[in-house]
Amino acid sequence: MKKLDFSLYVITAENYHPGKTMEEVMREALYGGADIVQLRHKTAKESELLEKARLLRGLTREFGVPFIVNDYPQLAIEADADGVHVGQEDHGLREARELLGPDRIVGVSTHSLDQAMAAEDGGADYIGVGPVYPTGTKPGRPAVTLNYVRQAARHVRIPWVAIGGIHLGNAQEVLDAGATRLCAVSAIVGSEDPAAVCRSLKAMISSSVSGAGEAEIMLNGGRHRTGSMTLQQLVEEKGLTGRRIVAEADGTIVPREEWSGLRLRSGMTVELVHFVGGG
Ligand SMILES: Cc1ncc(COP(=O)(O)OP(=O)(O)O)c(N)n1
Ligand SMILES: Cc1ncsc1CCOP(=O)(O)O
Ligand SMILES: [Mg+2]
Repeated sequence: MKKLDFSLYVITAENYHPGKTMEEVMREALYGGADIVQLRHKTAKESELLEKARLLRGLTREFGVPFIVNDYPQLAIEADADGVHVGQEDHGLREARELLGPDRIVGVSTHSLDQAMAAEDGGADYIGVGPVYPTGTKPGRPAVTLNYVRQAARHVRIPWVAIGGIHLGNAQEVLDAGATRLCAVSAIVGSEDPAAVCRSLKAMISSSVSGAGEAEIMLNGGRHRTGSMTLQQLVEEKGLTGRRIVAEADGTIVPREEWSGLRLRSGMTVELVHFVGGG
């Protein structure tokens, strides 16, 4: 399975749910709409990890969602996972790709736009963008802030997911900064009701991201409901294809080659200025 169509990424963290098993909690998250799952356990022995990976492999198959193993490409293969997630360690992406081949998913953590571009060029299937906020799940890792989320929204062309310190109270501002996929760990697996948190996050994502329905944007100073998913589609919708146009999104001019990668979302301000005549 290499199809990557997800909006809510959930990662295991057993320390956040003492008294409940990993299977129980992840099953609840899947009921709530988690649409990709990662096994992350920084201290387990490989034999223990493999057992957990096999369990999650079975569970994610029941729900038809991709299953990713953190850090261990070889173990991902042994557990028949859909892919692996690697960090910024030297050669991590290249080695993972060599081991997993073209058909499995390789995800990469990034903390800056330069790293994102390198991961894209290196053949990553998706990237993590974060930690957006400081988080106890990854202590000591500086927050990249919403600035990097905004940059990712403008420039990253492969699927990317915002991660780090995201919960129901701040998810909307991450979406408003341009994220269309969220990953939350403690907010979901540490909650009394993981399914309910997942449902709420999914609802926030789908009402914010055009494509799940319609987006309401400000277009040339007026409210405009649109089914267009990207700036390119909006230009087409307005019958401006092939015209000399300057497009601006949220106050910044967007080069033409980025129009098809720029996702529209509710609340966005768009200006489409077209030049009339030959001058
Ligand atoms: C989806 C996703 N994004 C980022 C990470 C973090 O990976 P990494 O930087 O390698 O840190 P560890 O998780 O290995 O501690 C991730 N696991 N998943
Ligand atoms: C693994 C990882 N990588 C960047 S932030 C993070 C942890 C995210 O966890 P939480 O959602 O609990 O902040
Ligand atoms: Mg790692």
